[in-house]
Amino acid sequence: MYRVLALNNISKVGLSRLPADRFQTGKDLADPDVILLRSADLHSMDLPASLLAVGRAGAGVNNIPVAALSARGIPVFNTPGANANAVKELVIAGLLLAARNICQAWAYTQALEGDTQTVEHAVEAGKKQFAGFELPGRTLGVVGLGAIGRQVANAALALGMKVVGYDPGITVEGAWLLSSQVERAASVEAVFSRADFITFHVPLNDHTRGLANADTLRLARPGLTVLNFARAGIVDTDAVAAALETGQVHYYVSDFPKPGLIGHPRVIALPHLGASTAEAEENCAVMVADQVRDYIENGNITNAVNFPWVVMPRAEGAVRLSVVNANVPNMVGQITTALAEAKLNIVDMINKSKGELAYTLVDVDRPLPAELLAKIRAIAGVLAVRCP
Ligand SMILES: NC(=O)C1=CN([C@@H]2O[C@H](COP(=O)(O)OP(=O)(O)OC[C@H]3O[C@@H](n4cnc5c(N)ncnc54)[C@H](O)[C@@H]3O)[C@@H](O)[C@H]2O)C=CC1
Ligand SMILES: O=C(O)CCC(=O)C(=O)O
Repeated sequence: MYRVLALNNISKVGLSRLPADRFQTGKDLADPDVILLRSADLHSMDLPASLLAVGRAGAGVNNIPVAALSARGIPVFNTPGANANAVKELVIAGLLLAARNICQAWAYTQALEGDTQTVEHAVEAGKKQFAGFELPGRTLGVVGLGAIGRQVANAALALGMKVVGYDPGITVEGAWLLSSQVERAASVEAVFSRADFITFHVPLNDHTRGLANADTLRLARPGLTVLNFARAGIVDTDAVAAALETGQVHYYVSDFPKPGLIGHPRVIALPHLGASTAEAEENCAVMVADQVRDYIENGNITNAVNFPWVVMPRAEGAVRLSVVNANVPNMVGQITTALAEAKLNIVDMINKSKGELAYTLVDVDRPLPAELLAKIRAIAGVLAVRCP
């Protein structure tokens, strides 16, 4: 029985993909084989020795110590694109909330008191302070054109906006899914200099931390609206606070509120709601559960941020060996030599690498004796060995 610790609310539909006769799931399990999570902070947790896999029901993995898990040969799965539509919808809502001063106007109306005539009078007298502007013809800058960014870009074009995008790592598949009307910028600075609105859809890392800062905000047209549905650290909020005061920034719309900005009339702060729809939660949970199950039961790797994509159909009647090792020369040679010396015949095999890790699946004609597994485990550079 595999033990699956769910650290956050993972949709039941997803958890039901793990058959109860083989997977025990719970929020308080000791010695888990698998940890499933959403935004829980794994950096602050002791990682149990029993751990075989981590599954993030979502996109961002900045809450997970990926390097430490890689060093132990543990894959970290995520669910690319599974919540992208949900985030896109909230970003589009953010554009409209800001352009039409909807939050301020709503607060004004909610505070109205008196009889019908008094309220009607206050409605007509007060509305001019909330007059906004329309989106067609305005320019949206999109930094990061992955699963979310490209959906936002395409939707903004459909609303009549001009879109300029920047993503040095855009994939060929991603580029095909992006409208050809999106203009390509050569740098983040170039996006700032063109944008009336700028939205970030990048992972948080050392290259993206503080992308919106005093210097880049200064490049923008006065009255810029900044949308941050990526991560708090992408935006320097002190710089945004200062730019809100000068009018350089008109609105800041963020899924990651910071104390200094909450309550500001031109800050729309949401409690990390981007992926909080029934559909996105279910999509993410189903995808991550299927990926983790295939890894646990077959050793196959789909959508692991730190492992190569490795899927091999099981050879009939064969026994499977999976080996995670450092991506250095002669590892496959040493593994296959050990199998040959034990007189095991290889039926099928696949080996792929990603960054500093390599991963090998081998189907052999007979069960591997414990001493052979120990011998493979002892090869310098081997990080994890299993017979899934
Ligand atoms: N508010 C929320 O609830 C949610 C927030 N997110 C955040 O949004 C981020 C993006 O999510 P997805 O679009 O699904 O990920 P993705 O991996 O599909 O796309 C990220 C894109 O950013 C690009 N990128 C990386 N560094 C860049 C840089 N320095 N400049 C420009 N582009 C760069 C990559 O090449 C990639 O195309 C996640 O990492 C997460 O932090 C994701 C889902 C929900
Ligand atoms: O699970 C959530 O609600 C957060 C989603 C998110 O931030 C992500 O997928 O990166």
